[in-house]
Amino acid sequence: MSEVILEARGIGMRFGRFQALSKVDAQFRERELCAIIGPNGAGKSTFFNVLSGSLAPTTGQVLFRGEDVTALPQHAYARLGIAKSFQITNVFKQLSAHENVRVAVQMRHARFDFLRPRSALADVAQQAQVLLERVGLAGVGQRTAADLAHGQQRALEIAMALACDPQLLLLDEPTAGMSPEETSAMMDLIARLAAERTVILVEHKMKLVMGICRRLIVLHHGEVLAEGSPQDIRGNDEVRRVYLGQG
Ligand SMILES: Nc1ncnc2c1ncn2[C@@H]1O[C@H](COP(=O)(O)OP(=O)(O)OP(=O)(O)O)[C@@H](O)[C@H]1O
Repeated sequence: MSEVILEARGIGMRFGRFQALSKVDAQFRERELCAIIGPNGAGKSTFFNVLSGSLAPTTGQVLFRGEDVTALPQHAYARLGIAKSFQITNVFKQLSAHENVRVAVQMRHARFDFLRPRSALADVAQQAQVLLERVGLAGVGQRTAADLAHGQQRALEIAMALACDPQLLLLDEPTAGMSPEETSAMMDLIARLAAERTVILVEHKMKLVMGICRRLIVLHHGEVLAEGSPQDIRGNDEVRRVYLGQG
């Protein structure tokens, strides 16, 4: 079995009197595609924010390759090789798709720029083009991000996240607001990306992730209700009850 890359130990999160997460334990392995699912209000986004270092948990720890990284500053997360994409699209709307990715590539190289020759600029443009190709946007690189379809904007955001060649990619509801065609293209992309790195995905729609994930973690009322293969989860009565209860 591959090595554990990220681990959550005894995560608890309290907002005032409300306990959003309680004693959540989870392990994620190298080159694994794992989905965190659960009904509305289960605590998925809260857990995502804790895993991605955006939120300091009230209790517990997040370990990256065995090292405590709980709520480290965001730049430290990026340096470790962790990238993330939130539900809200986060691109520079007035720049072209290619320029957006170029900025992300440049930021990766920024610290070494004073050592780099002018030819490095062409290199950056080339790398940006390769990343656009990876996410299926090679043909629309010159279009302004604002003019791209919603699904394309999300794909662009992923291309930007890939600029730092992350070992771990965290995605919060990557298909939110997408058409069925966009959703299926995004799911294919995610499956391809997971062949080379660990991908942790938060998703509300259980059916969507059943086809591409080998393992799912089901949260309910801030606790792990079930964990296992799609088959295990499908056959789990409690999971069925929780989802059916949602109507
Ligand atoms: N900053 C906050 N302050 C107070 N309560 C919060 C805060 N963030 C989340 N909550 C509460 O914690 C619970 C879990 O929210 P969370 O957004 O993590 O759930 P979710 O599973 O992602 O839901 P959804 O599928 O609707 O996005 C909810 O009841 C929510 O109201």
